[in-house]
Amino acid sequence: MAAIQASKSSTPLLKDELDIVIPTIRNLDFLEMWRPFFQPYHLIIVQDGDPSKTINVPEGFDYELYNRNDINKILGPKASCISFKDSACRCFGYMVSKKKYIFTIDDDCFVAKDPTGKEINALEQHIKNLLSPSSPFFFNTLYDPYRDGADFVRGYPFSLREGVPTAVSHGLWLNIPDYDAPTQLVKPRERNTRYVDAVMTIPKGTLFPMCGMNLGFNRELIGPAMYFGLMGDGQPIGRYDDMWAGWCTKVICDHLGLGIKTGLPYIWHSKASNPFVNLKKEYKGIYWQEELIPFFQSVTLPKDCTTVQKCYLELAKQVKAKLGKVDEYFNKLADAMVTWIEAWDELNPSTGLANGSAK
Ligand SMILES: O=c1ccn([C@@H]2O[C@H](COP(=O)(O)OP(=O)(O)O[C@H]3O[C@@H](CO)[C@H](O)[C@H]3O)[C@@H](O)[C@H]2O)c(=O)[nH]1
Ligand SMILES: [Mn+2]
Repeated sequence: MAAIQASKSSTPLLKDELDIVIPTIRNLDFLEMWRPFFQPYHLIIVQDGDPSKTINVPEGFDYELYNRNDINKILGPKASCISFKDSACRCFGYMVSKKKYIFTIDDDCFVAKDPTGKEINALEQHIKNLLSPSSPFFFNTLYDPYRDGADFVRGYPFSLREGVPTAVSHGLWLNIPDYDAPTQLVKPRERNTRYVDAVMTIPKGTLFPMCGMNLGFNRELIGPAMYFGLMGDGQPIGRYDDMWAGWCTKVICDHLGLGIKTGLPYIWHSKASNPFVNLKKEYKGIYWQEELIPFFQSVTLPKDCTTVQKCYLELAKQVKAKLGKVDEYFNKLADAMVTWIEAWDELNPSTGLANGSAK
């Protein structure tokens, strides 16, 4: 907990241990609003779309920027696993980062206010979530027991109160909620105005729809599982990038005994993307997921899968064996999952180490 105390000192928490990854096909004007919170941190900007377009980064930020030409140059043929014309490209930023933690945010997400009107430092809350344990094996009805002013409730086994390392912190959104196209079409004016002051661990054995808009994770614990799949240009599906990563990540976290939290912090999601465009991107996913979810619910990983990479390669094998019959796309995706791990290990040779033990 000492690390969390550091927030009272002048040095921002994890200043040199965290990268902020931003996918963009638009502009980075939103950074002005985040400047007080983001300026001390290093940014990794993944520029999608036309590489000849210049993306201006506001003055005063420390950053590296990669466009499609850079990705192709760095990965060579393995660049085929990085999506083009889809926010899924952001996972390239996870791969090239050298830091222990990642926070990723969309360029239409702004600083939200809590019910008292105070601006929310979403990054600081993600860091608190990541630096405190998770409790996936037994649900604490008073939510996050490690939070000031809360604890484990009566009946919570003491043998489980140490918790497990937190791999992922999943934040939420005020204003435009992350709805799928059909929901957006029937509820075009719905806005999320409900601020729920809670952080919860997602129980072991339960999947969840991970949104990439406001997401933090421990790259050393789970980074290689955060592949955002083959989406966008040339692919039959889009807007399932973060979902795919979340399902793979959750089954691997369950296997390795790692935790995933959801809830605070909120960001203000400013722009609703076009529901008709979104429907075209996601419609196959809407019926495929009725087969994908039972697949992920039934995944078991062998005990000798003791690193994220080994788990992920085993998962890729099972995707090919069991989902290839759903659509040829999943054979391609399974191959891309292997390419992703090969590329990850090429750029991060030292992280082939065990990430925790199978539970
Ligand atoms: O081709 C593209 C499109 C967008 N981006 C960048 O990605 C993020 C998200 O874009 P946008 O805000 O337009 O899309 P949303 O529908 O709100 O995104 C949510 O749905 C998921 C889609 O997969 C996504 O993970 C969620 O955040 C922005 O930064 C765009 O600039 C892109 O890089 N390439
Ligand atoms: Mn958006």
